[in-house]
Amino acid sequence: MITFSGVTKRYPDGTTAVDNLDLHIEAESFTVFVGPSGCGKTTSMRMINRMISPTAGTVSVNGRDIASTDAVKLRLGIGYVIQSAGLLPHRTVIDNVATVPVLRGDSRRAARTAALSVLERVGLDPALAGRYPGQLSGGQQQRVGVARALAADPPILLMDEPFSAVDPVVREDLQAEMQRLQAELRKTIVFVTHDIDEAVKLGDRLAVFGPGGRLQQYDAPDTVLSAPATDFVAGFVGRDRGYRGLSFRTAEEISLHPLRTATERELDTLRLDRGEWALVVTDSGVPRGWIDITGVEGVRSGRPLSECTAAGGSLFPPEGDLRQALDAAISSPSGIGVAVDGDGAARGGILGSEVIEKLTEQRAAEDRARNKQFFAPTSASSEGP
Ligand SMILES: Nc1ncnc2c1ncn2[C@@H]1O[C@H](COP(=O)(O)OP(=O)(O)OP(=O)(O)O)[C@@H](O)[C@H]1O
Repeated sequence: MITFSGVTKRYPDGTTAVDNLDLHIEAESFTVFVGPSGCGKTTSMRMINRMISPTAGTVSVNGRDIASTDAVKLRLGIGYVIQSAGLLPHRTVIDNVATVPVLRGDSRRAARTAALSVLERVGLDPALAGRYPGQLSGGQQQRVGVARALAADPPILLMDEPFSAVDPVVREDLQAEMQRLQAELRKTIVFVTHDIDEAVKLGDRLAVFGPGGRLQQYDAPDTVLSAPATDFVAGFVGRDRGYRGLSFRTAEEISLHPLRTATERELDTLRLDRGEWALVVTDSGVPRGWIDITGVEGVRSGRPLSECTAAGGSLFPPEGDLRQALDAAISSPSGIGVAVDGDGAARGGILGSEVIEKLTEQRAAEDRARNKQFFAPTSASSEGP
């Protein structure tokens, strides 16, 4: 259904985001692009609806090279869901969902009827149809985002980290809803996530991406877990699955590093070297996104801040669990997970490797306590040299 043949994407600054990708996605399958931040998952996905065009190679849908397909027509057949739901704030829920059917030429009335039925399908109370997006919870907004993508009944659905901004309980509900919907609708779904658990739960097939935008493995989830094709895949899946205890351990003992932060005003004087990142914050310290030197130069040349920051990087509460802390670090373009207090202000940062160290320490202490019961006491202190 969707085929990448020798696809490479190189950005003008020389970054190779995707390197020689060959991949065939079957119709009606649920394919998950998974891997750490910055390994080309989003770029690959956006080449399917021509939001990004390849530097080399071809992407075809139903056997046709999409470079020679009309982009507007192509996108009418492809629903697209993003992390922040991307709803139009000044339109009601029902009008947000009716947008695509109207664009396709349906009458307003028919589009609204279709919108109501798809809202119900994604588990939203029809009583919410007249509200504005700002009057909904994050989880409800995501459901509206999914409903909007499905409203024109496209055969293909692209979903870019759609659930990563909602809390873990709501996230599980949304995942379950997605599984139910897919059993009913049988769309061809491509889903991007950095979370191997989410990938394993939802995917029929996982495409694991690694550094330099290289595809490392494309297999069923259990094969990826039991027979990782490369050391990179083994490390990536092992990091999460080997450490099942992550969700049960508190992040409270982690000592946070001070973050390099800057408000939008301070970007004028901010100095960054290549490869370094700063967290852009509001005056009250709430994160707005990560920025590197290319982004800083963009802002200075007058581009809007939102176009110059990388939004990736989920946040975690300092009193949360190690799993949330690790998740935040893995999904962050800088590799740093950000702890935020109850008001949403950044309190400090942590690296993924430090979360693992903390886990190992806690485990070792527990093992020592337990082993005392089984091992004979050592008499080393009473023996001479
Ligand atoms: N417009 C751009 N110009 C230059 N480099 C870019 C651009 N967009 C993305 N990149 C770079 O391309 C690489 C792949 O980015 P991409 O967003 O596809 O990765 P990803 O795996 O989806 O990561 P994330 O989960 O953080 O979104 C990264 O190194 C990124 O910094």
